[in-house]
Amino acid sequence: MRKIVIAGNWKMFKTQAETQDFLQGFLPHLEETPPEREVVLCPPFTNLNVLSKSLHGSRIQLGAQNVHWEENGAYTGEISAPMLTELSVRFVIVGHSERRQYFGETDATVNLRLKAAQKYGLTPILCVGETKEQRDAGETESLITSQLDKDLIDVDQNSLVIAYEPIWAIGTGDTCEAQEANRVIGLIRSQLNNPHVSIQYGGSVKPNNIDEIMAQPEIDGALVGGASLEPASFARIVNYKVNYK
Ligand SMILES: O=C[C@H](O)COP(=O)(O)O
Repeated sequence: MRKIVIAGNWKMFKTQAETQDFLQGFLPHLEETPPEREVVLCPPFTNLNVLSKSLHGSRIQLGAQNVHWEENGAYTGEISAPMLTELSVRFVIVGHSERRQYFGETDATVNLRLKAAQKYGLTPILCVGETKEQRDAGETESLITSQLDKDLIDVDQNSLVIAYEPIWAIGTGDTCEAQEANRVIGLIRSQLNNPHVSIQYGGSVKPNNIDEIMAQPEIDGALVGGASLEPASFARIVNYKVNYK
């Protein structure tokens, strides 16, 4: 069964105090959220502990923004899967384009991170997507095929979420047309060997476009950056309306 997964990626935003303020504003809205929708928050590592305690017993799942492939070791600045599971983290974003662009993430290291996450029971959210230049050159399909081929070697597709995030749509307000996102996500699905993998769309998802995005048959959720930082806007996203049009 494909699950609906709406995840907020807070990137490098929010102190612990700001996180508590967010929860006060956001949690009451979850009473309206249909139970089948999985709601995930992926804060900076420094907020996982406080969220793990505050969200105990809540329906919000915790996610991290990265994970190292070793269990421990001399890897300054990295965090391992057992460190995350100890804090009740269930999901982890892997291969976000910002990691690939700014921190030297490659398909080979993405693959290692995916396997390490799964080994410890974390569900990875694998991000794939093309740049504007690649799209304009007609390379969207080949790029995504190549990412999937390399990233998913020996990865268990029974415990996996994929996020299609066209890089040109991230943080730009320039959302990919919902029908086009649906087309590319259909293409991603056709390359998987498990029909139950949930595939999200990410890239300038906002309260004013979530209904149309979620009305698309191939799209199983959203990976939300900027609009997940504000309680009312993330609440409107997780409470998207199904009777779009
Ligand atoms: O992980 C989230 C994506 O990078 C989307 O970010 P955005 O919603 O701010 O465009």
